[in-house]
Amino acid sequence: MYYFIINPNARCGRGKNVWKKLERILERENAQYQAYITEKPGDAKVFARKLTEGCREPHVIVAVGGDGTVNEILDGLSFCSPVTLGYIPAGSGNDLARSLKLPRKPGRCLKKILSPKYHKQLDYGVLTYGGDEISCRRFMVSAGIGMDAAVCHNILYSRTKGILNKLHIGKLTYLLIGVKQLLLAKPAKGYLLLDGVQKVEFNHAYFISAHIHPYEGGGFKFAPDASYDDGKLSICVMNNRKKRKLIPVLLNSMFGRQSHNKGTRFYTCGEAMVHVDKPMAVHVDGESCFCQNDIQLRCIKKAVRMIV
Ligand SMILES: Nc1ncnc2c1ncn2[C@@H]1O[C@H](COP(=O)(O)OP(=O)(O)OP(=O)(O)O)[C@@H](O)[C@H]1O
Repeated sequence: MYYFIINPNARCGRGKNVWKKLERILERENAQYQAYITEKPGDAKVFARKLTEGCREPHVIVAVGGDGTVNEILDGLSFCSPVTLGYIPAGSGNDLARSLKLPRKPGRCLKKILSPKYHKQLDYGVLTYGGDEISCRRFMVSAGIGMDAAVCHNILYSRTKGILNKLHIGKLTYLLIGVKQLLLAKPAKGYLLLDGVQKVEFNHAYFISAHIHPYEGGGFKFAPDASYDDGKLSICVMNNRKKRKLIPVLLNSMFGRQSHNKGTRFYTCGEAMVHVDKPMAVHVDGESCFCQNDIQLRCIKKAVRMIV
């Protein structure tokens, strides 16, 4: 039995069209499946929790949507039952699909899921934040604090995304909002504590991102060396006294080039603590975790079994 969790509103309604196509294939193939369609943010997490909590049966849960839908499903999973994930990308960013080199066509993704040849055990990350009330949120692709998260916050509530998605140039949303947030961005002072021992100070950080997969923001390769099964986070610190010097770095990342530019620092660790001197936006897989001064990040090794 396959359990599909579908965000019909992914990429401004593409999720719904993709699901219609998939349903036809599933009927044709006589596949046993149940479909859970989300109606609002948070539903995918609730469905994933209900499907896996207290259950010992093996489950195949297939996400149909964007990175945000995969994030919610991951966040809701109870790992007490053997769960295998499948993913059919239908979002605007699709950074997970890019990293796993999943087929672009939903039908081809579905065929892989219905006759799986390969599985991978993937790492996932956990972000912890909050003062009096501590919150934890899992992430599949990346988490970040600062300008990258401000872009995600802005995109979540942007009308431009809808218009550009309809014109099939949704990736431009990230670029346009990225430029706007770059103009607005103010750097922070702070420090990173890597694996509880190595302290790294910074004075002009625009953002700090922690990666399981190399891309975020719809194809920006901020962590070229990130590996999804090494049990480590790849940390990227975008630190520069002069804001204009971030432009070539961002362009390099956008075109997938390794950025050795001055001001970009990379670290690898199992866990990290980040402190900034003023509250900054925080995201996990593009989903908002509000504004924080302090966050903690850790990597859980090879805990997610995924059909690829
Ligand atoms: N039925 C729904 N209506 C509105 N929003 C939803 C619904 N279901 C889920 N969401 C929310 O939509 C947001 C984005 O979803 P998702 O990531 O799947 O699509 P996307 O943003 O188009 O893709 P990407 O993250 O790859 O850019 C998430 O915050 C999710 O909680």
